[in-house]
Amino acid sequence: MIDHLKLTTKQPLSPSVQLMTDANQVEFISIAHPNAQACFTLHGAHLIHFQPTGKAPIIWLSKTAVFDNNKAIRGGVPICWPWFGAPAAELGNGLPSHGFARNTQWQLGDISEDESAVTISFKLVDTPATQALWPHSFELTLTATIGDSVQLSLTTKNTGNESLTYLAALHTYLNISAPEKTSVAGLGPTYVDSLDNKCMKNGAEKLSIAGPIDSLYIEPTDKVTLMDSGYDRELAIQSSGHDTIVTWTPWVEGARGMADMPDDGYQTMLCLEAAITGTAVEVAPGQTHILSTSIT
Ligand SMILES: O=P(O)(O)OC[C@H]1O[C@H](O)[C@H](O)[C@@H](O)[C@@H]1O
Repeated sequence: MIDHLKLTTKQPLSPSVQLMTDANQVEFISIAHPNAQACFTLHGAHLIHFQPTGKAPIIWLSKTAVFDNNKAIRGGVPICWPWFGAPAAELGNGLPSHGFARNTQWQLGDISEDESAVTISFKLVDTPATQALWPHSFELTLTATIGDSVQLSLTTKNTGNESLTYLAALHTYLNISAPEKTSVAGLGPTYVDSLDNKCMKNGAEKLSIAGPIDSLYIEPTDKVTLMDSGYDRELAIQSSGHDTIVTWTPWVEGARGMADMPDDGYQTMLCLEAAITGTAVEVAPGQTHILSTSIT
């Protein structure tokens, strides 16, 4: 799924982890472990590939995604933080949708590995540039465990002297065989339909994918299951620290409108996003809050 990026090794970092670059010297952290292949960009600490050994890829990446260390990457798991969607009005105009974490260069943290998995972390701390966008001191850590399954934990630490509040999403693009072969269970009874004036609606027990979807499921169950008869698999998505599972597919017109998604891209992806979209989480000085999701 990432062969087209033609990455070359720059530096081995551990037995299974390498720093790699593309033709434009954009940096990638590539993982080749006996149990899985995975890849992150330092731009956004963005997981762009995850494939357990012998199985179909679990994470979807747009074939036309742009890797320029500037634009947000289409596909993978963008980290939406410290807001989701449009920023709060009091922050001012011209701020990026879904926050700045996905558009910022992160630092590589610790790497450890054993026979079952690689654990790797990435860090982002406030700078004058982030303070200009969002006036808070913070340390944001993404810790990922890559093995038979993937777990992503996003820890927000308030390193300032005043409380901060945040919204977020681990905006997971899942690879599906085809929309008509895919359904989702466990999303919970009610959702806010962003495509219909944010109307509150009753959800079906099983969501079928037959058109554009942009829904906030505000009472998700502990385990959301993606059933895919084409890949003959069920993926269990278990999250914590969230209040919402966002379900999104742009469908035909939406995909056509995006330069960084092929016109038929919607046929092989579905976003199920562990998110905080309701009441912003308050983090007191010195305290932390964790948003996490795992896909098994
Ligand atoms: O195009 P992006 O800024 O990456 O956003 C992609 C999508 O993200 C979420 O799923 C939102 O609920 C959608 O409304 C949005 O279209």
